Amino acid sequence: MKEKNPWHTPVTIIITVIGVIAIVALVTVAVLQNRPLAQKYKYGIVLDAGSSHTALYIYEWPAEKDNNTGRVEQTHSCKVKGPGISSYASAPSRAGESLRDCMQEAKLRVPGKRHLETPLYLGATAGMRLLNIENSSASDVVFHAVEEALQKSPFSFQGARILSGQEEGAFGWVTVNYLDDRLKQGLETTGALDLGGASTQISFVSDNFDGSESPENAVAFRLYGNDYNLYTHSFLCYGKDQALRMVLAQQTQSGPGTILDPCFHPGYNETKNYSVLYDSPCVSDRKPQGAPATFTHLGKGNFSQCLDVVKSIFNFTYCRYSQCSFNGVFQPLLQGPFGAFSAYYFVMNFLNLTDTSIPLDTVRKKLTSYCSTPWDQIKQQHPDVKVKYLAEYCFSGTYILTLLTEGYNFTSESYPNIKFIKKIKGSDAGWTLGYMLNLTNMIPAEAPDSPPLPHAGYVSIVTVIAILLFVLFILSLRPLWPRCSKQPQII
Ligand SMILES: Nc1ncnc2c1ncn2[C@@H]1O[C@H](COP(=O)(O)OP(=O)(O)O)[C@@H](O)[C@H]1O
Ligand SMILES: [Ca+2]
Repeated sequence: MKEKNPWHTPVTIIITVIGVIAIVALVTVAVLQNRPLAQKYKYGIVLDAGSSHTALYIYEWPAEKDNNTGRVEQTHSCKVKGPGISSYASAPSRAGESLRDCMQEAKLRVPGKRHLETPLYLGATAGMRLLNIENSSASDVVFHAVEEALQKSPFSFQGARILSGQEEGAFGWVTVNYLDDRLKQGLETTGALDLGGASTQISFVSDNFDGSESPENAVAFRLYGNDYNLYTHSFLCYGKDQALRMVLAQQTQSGPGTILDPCFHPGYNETKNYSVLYDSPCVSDRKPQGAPATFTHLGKGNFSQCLDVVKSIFNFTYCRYSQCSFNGVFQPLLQGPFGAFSAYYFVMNFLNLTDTSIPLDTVRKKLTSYCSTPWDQIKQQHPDVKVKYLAEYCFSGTYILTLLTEGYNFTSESYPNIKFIKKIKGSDAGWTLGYMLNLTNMIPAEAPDSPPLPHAGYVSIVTVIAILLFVLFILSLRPLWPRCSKQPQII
């Protein structure tokens, strides 16, 4: 008689099958439970009403992870046709109308079912700051017109306002460091340099700055459990368009009929209005008495003379602090890497000078040669570039170099710490993202709790433990195991 194999008893077979099913079920649950849900996104829209133009940015982030880190991304941007909203002071309703096309685009880009819950912000910068100084009721009327237009959109309009210079600088810094994932990881931060048309901002963290020497330049943040004492300053009138007005005003002090401008190409020849040139609080007090209605603006194309006249709009003579940048404004020692965006990027990119490993002497040589190139030749070489921009790149390059080296005190050693950037990981560098993150409370003050194990680690550990338990269980059935030693068989 054959001895019955104990493994083949119905009990052990059932136990084994149940064991295998249990392990499969356990692992399946572990995998499914922790599997990321199908992605659903939330959206936010910010309108950047700059001095020269308005742009709309749409941001999106996974719906389940609002205040998790580094997950907000720009999905779309739209450039509003026409000038900045501050230019519509005399026809305010057109300021509202100008936003229509971009708002229409936003309606198509944000899924319909998210429209009502999508916050919409409009922030205005130095153009509106200047209009507000010049004529505050005109700026109110412009705001009223854009608010009326935006309230009609299906989005959740959160208001239109002028950002302070500190906010503009600080939010630019937040954007750059958020996109670079530096805040969440508590890494050394990157300073932010923003050049607009009407103002320019510098923001950075410096070990020798705690805000005590100049509290108006200090912004304190607690982000992801780290404290930051940010130095920031916005120079009103030192955006490149207003700086150009100041440089021209410098050369038209006596109200001449013709000026020979070293910052414009030889052969450049345009008739300009005195009233238009001096129509800005940055220069209005300097309007020459008894000047003719117009002047002829001729180019001379001389970089070193251009440098001199550009330098003359900076005041380095007084400083009531331990150290200053210019115009008596406190600035601590420069520290760390810097990202320079907006017009810094546009200008340096056009001039092929975004590579900051190019020595400053070489940059000067290139500008010398570029500025002296005849205007006809420049136009011929760049038929696709807007003539207004094209005419000003020599001035703008010279201005940027002066602002960075003479103004902010970058040296040959520290200049390579600057990176000219337009976008970081697909999102534009600028104040808008930082502004939205702040207003939606999307950057927590404390570091968020994260699960102790990543998903894959969790699943592997559950699987290993399940298999171990099963093996232990099998071992516990040992008394039922068949004997190993061969027994004489009785026939
Ligand atoms: N392609 C370009 N080339 C040169 N300059 C540009 C280009 N695009 C934009 N700009 C300039 O960038 C600046 C943007 O400033 P803006 O944000 O409108 O003003 P602000 O920030 O002072 O309110 C303007 O001086 C504008 O002329
Ligand atoms: Ca700007």
